[in-house]
Amino acid sequence: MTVPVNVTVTGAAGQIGYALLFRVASGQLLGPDVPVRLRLLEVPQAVKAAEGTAMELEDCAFPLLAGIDIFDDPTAAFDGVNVGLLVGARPRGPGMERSDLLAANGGIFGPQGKAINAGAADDVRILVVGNPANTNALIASAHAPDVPADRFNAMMRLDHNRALAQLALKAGVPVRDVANVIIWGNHSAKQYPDIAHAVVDGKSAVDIVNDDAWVRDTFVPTVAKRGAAVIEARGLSSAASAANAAMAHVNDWVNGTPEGVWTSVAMPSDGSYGVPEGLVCGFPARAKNGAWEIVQGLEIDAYAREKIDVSVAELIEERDAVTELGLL
Ligand SMILES: NC(=O)C1=CN([C@@H]2O[C@H](COP(=O)(O)OP(=O)(O)OC[C@H]3O[C@@H](n4cnc5c(N)ncnc54)[C@H](O)[C@@H]3O)[C@@H](O)[C@H]2O)C=CC1
Ligand SMILES: O=C([O-])CC(=O)C(=O)O
Repeated sequence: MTVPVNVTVTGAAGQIGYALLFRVASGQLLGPDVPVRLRLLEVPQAVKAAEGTAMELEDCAFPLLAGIDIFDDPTAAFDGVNVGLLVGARPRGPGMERSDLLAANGGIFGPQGKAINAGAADDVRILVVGNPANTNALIASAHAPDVPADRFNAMMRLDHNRALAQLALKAGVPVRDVANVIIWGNHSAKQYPDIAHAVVDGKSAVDIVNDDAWVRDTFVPTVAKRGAAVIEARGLSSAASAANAAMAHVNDWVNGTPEGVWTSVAMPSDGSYGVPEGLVCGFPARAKNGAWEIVQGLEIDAYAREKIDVSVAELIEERDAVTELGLL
């Protein structure tokens, strides 16, 4: 029997946790032959609720689920972690921007970074979902100096999927015929959803859509503000779609992206596309042999440059703000 992969999920009793854990336990995160051991982290007052979820997980009798442990201490929860899904954090409510959560949530990710540094397996991969995700990933990575920074990602995949869906609707094709959108920058309203290199049915999406005004005035704001629109409609932030995106992100990271296709990943910049080194920024990326590579050499026109720079400036502001708060 293959050794189970340790998957640590924080915020296990939350709404994303509930949408995520059953899929992880069923084998959809890593593959149908890979047993998983779940290590759930919650705050003490939510441990009982996490225990309830664990009972339900047991009741599913998933053949790949090798065990479930529940913790309220990050050091124990991250001991031996191979894959960490850092979901646990406060969500925003109506009228808030994700950056309003910096002070409330930033403090969670330093101690978790330290715990990852202390106990993670050599192949650890961490995906930060809790908002503001990019800067939280920066904080966690800064507290884990022994773990390569590129093992810390933040999630842009939900924005990426939203962009694919909106483009497919506009083009009147199934989503499977659309590929290679890009979400640049921050997971915030200032992200830049870019279709300049996207394809619809193998042809240029820009040519198929043939409507710059729609792209700039409808597509970009619809994708960038979709999280707020869901909160407005549901009274709660996106949960199942966020869990779905986290599953896809990690599955691609570990098993590779399909040939000819890229996705959007927030990872520490290596200076590509003029993004200052170290900022956890959304880029187009392909995964091969368990590691992401930023897609290089894409042409960036003046409009895109401006939009990317605005989003990067916000990432710099957030980095400065958490530095000021003593969190970095
Ligand atoms: N990156 C993305 O695309 C998305 C990010 N999010 C973010 O994900 C986060 C979680 O969202 P929901 O599950 O809807 O929230 P929720 O409030 O339903 O659940 C959050 C859970 O985290 C737990 N938690 C809080 N502090 C913790 C800590 N220090 N350690 C472990 N657990 C802790 C809470 O007890 C709670 O059970 C929010 O910050 C939300 O904004 C949500 C959707 C998409
Ligand atoms: O908008 C929010 O606060 C939750 C989130 O990150 C998203 O749905 O993209």
